[in-house]
Amino acid sequence: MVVLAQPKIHEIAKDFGVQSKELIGIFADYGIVMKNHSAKLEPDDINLIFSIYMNKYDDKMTLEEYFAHKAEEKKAKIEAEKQAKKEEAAKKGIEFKEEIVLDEEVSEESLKIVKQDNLKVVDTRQNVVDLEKLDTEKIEELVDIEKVSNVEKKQKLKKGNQHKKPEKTNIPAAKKEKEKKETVEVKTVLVPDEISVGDFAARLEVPAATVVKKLFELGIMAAISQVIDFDTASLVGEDLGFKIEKEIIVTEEDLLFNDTEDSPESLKPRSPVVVVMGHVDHGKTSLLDAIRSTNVIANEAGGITQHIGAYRVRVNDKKITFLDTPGHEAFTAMRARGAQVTDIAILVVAADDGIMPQTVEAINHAKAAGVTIIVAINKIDKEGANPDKIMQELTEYELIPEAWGGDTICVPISAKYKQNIDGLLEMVLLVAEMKELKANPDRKAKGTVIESQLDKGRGPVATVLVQNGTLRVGDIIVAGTAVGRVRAMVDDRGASVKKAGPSVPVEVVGLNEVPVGGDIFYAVTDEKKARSVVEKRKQKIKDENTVSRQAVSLDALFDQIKEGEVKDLNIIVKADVQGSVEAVKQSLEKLSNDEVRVKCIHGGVGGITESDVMLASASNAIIVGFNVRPDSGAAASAKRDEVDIRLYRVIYNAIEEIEAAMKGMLAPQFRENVLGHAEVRTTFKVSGVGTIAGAYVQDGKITRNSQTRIVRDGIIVHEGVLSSLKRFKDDAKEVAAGYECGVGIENFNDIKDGDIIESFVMEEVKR
Ligand SMILES: Nc1nc2c(ncn2[C@@H]2O[C@H](COP(=O)(O)OP(=O)(O)OP(=O)(O)O)[C@@H](O)[C@H]2O)c(=O)[nH]1
Repeated sequence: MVVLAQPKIHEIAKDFGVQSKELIGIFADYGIVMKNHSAKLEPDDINLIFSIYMNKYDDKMTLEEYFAHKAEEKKAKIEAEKQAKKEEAAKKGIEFKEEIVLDEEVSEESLKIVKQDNLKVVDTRQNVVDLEKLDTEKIEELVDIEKVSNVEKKQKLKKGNQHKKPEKTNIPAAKKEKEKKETVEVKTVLVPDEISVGDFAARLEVPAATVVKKLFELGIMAAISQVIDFDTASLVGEDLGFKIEKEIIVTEEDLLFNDTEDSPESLKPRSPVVVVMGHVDHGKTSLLDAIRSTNVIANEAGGITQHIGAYRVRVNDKKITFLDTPGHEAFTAMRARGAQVTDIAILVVAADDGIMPQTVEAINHAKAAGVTIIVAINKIDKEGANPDKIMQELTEYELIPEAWGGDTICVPISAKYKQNIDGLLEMVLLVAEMKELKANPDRKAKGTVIESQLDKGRGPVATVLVQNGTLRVGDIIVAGTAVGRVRAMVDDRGASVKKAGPSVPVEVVGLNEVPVGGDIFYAVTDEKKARSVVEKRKQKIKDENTVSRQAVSLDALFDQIKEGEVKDLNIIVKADVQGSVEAVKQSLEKLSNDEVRVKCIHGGVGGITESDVMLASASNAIIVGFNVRPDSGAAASAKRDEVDIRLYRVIYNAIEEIEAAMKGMLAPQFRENVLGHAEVRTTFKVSGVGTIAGAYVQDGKITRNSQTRIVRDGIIVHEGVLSSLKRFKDDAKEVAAGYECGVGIENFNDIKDGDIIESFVMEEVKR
């Protein structure tokens, strides 16, 4: 056995045929810091790497066993090939002999002659000779031998080796491949564009381990649940002796919507689509107004900007499209519906304030969507404005300013006094240029619904952003479950237009119902089919309302891991203090294994808000809360969107529970059932009893014997039981919504106006 006495990273990397950088990256993912490629590895580190690169069938092997096993495998493969050739030769009634085949015209007949003459033969399979290294004369001789007629050949050979036979030669690979295909019946397997390793193995009817190993040999580390693309699958499949063909499933929607890729020649540059985000009062609306008012082109039709949900401005003869709804909520709501609308996010940060909770949210929302962030450091006119401080703070969120060697563009501006707005816009154009944004204007339009409403006079009205193609009056469009012919279009200046190309927002009239913001729209040619598709969509929605959606939930997590549905477990962490947010983030991310990567996409201090739920819904994330509660809006939308919110008081419990879920061992558990909430309207001290709260029951009921927690601004300040519950002077067992009550809380006198009293019981969860 080879003893690996503290090997270095680069040594192990070499053994696995990967780069040291890759291993360092893996360790970093697990929170292990490896300084450089010569860092020494502990046995546990090696085990970690080993278990990542091996699939679960093999994880009981040691490193030495694995390499020995690989060598065996290679040997066996060569043997099997040799055996197959032998059998093949036997079938044809010839001896297992040399294969000096440099021309396709060599017939079986000629081989037979060779056999009759009982020539000395050379097995060429074991040693491959580089043809280029053989001298050309020799090759020509060889070719001659094979090309001459059988009789001639016989004679020549009988003459006694006028042409000295070469020791070895190789068979051209393609020829070998062809022969193999001709003789062995190749099974054809259909594979879609993307398939998980496990599913692929099932289709090939081979153990998943075989596929994982083959991938490994090709330098691709993939676990069973990981998805590989068609090209990779066909490479692996063909290596394993299968014929891989693309599986194409054509739905009615596929037939109706033209989603074919554009050829590079058909693509023309398009203007960028930009959203403005940032903390409350940092100046988002002021910035949008400043941009709009300074860049309206006087002679353009209308002149006055209409509010249609988006507008375009011209800068240096180029245009920029701005979404008119500031804030990340609208942006994420759209993303939750599958729409990828924006290219660039301008993050507004007030220079006199700094990075605030919503700034962090905006950063994370933009990052989750893969959108480039440009920072507008606003309010630089104000006394106390400190752009350097902002830039410093940005670095904590992996936004390193360009001035400091990073790649985040930061532009100081004053939205109020319209200072440096042009500078900001130029930066937007610069980023857009680097992104090489393109679309094909010469096809039927596709895009996204930005806003919509029911207009008394005009009926359903939708502002759409054309993202590809050109939308024309008269086109039939499908948007979500709405369908119709475009009767009229109005641009952001209020002018009636006949057509709208890529990145152009227009208001459209003619749909039969109001679509939803974020719906994708297509212009189509076949109205009948369009109506039929819409009917089917409506039916599907009806059906889905009866069968619940497959969202990521902790209870179902293990099944989803097994099915390969979950590769990244996205988590949003909310806690009462920043320290807990960090601690939880780190501990949870450490739970990542080779099947699931735990990724905290957002973390923040404070109660769980609707915006958190929206991000969770858009990113298939679970929300983990520590000593915090969801506000009522968040609770309702989490229920509607089936977002799993997990609330804990102890970090350890969260880690334990998520780890157990990942392993499929979630123990039967008690889950709390919230009975109701009451808001504290007043408090008074009663001597000998303590502080009593006068509260109003907002929803559900408050019961005397249930457990209680006190929530202040979304944060739990106390958990315990009631010492008293009264309606006027009388003790009450419970008080229902709409009534007032007097509440005393055991061992807690710090109750304050505005606190929320939450009444709950623990119930066993049936699995
Ligand atoms: N001094 C100064 N004040 C500004 C500047 N930009 C915005 N303000 C002021 O800051 C306040 C908030 O600006 P808004 O544009 O409403 O901020 P917002 O981010 O859109 O706020 P919400 O819509 O509430 O999220 C207003 O009183 C603005 O006049 C600036 O550059 N300098």
